[in-house]
Amino acid sequence: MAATQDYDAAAALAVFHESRAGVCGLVQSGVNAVPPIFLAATAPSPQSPVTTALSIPAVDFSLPRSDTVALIRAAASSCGFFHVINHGVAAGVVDSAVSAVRAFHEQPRAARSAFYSLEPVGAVNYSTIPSVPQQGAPLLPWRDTLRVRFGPGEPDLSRLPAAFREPLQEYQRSLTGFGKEMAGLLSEALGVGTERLEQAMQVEGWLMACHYYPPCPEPAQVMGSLEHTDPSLFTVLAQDGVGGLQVRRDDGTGGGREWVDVAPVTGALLGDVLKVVSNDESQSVEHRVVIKSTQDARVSIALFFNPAKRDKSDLFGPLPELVTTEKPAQYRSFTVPEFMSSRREYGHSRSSVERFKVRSSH
Ligand SMILES: O=C(O)CCC(=O)C(=O)O
Ligand SMILES: [Fe+2]
Repeated sequence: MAATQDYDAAAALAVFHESRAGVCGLVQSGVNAVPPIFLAATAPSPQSPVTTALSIPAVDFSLPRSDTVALIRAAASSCGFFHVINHGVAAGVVDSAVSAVRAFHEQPRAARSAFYSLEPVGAVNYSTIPSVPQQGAPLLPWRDTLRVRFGPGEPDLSRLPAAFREPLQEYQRSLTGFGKEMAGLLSEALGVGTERLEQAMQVEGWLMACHYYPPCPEPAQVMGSLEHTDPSLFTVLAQDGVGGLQVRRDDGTGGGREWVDVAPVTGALLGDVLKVVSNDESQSVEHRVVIKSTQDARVSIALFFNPAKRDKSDLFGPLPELVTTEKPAQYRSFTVPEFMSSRREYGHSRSSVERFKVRSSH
């Protein structure tokens, strides 16, 4: 019985990917019920209680540097997420990039399907990225993604028509300085000197995930993105006004961790690599995306700032300065390829980084 169900799901999945038109293609073809490959097998209500009482930190980058550092330190140790105020990237540049992403996903299906590939080879590819199989979780998110690799090195983006490529390139270029600034401020927040993270990591492994969350006839039945942490050092997230991102944070009273709706403005998500090198001084934020609308598609752009050092000999672990007798190294060292393959195998939840934890002997 289970085998038959598995077979059916596998066949349905294959048909879906062969359409090369993404979730957007389904919606364009007029589906009015969610196909089973998008449904969770067990039914924990994905949009279950969300509190709006907990606030999300905001960091103003135009404050005196020591104030910005203090705000980042507080946000990093508590939440792992903050809104970014005065990031210095022109609003027009962000808006043009968001519009270009919308235009890519809404172009005629034959044009976008030329980019459809489940293998993230090359610098540009488009697909509905399947979830890592997890018991009870849906096989697919209600989301299509255009992935553009900007570094390390100078990838060839010429396959992408100029109308999409240029606004995305301009946005990425505008964020290069901001990324360096963030790495410096995070370093200072950790008390290890401005250049330390950049020296250790070479934060030039830019990957841009340009997401499109189509409207859904039954939004409460699907997930735009399952709960996960990002593998990056940090991620900058731009989005349109639709909303749907939620982060999990402590309620501050020891009462547990709750999902909090995030206002749709630019934010920074701190990732697992930072959690490891900071020896747990910085938290990686658990987050997910719910679908809010039966009418409006949501667009977001996640720019992951990853280490460019990714050879087999490039080991990452807690920075020695942050390891003390009172706080020994919490993680063993590992390479970026090792970390990525562990995520592919075991999923993207918080536990993927926990696998590298050093177990205390007492
Ligand atoms: O679309 C969003 O708001 C979040 C995307 C995200 O979490 C990711 O790309 O890792
Ligand atoms: Fe994420």
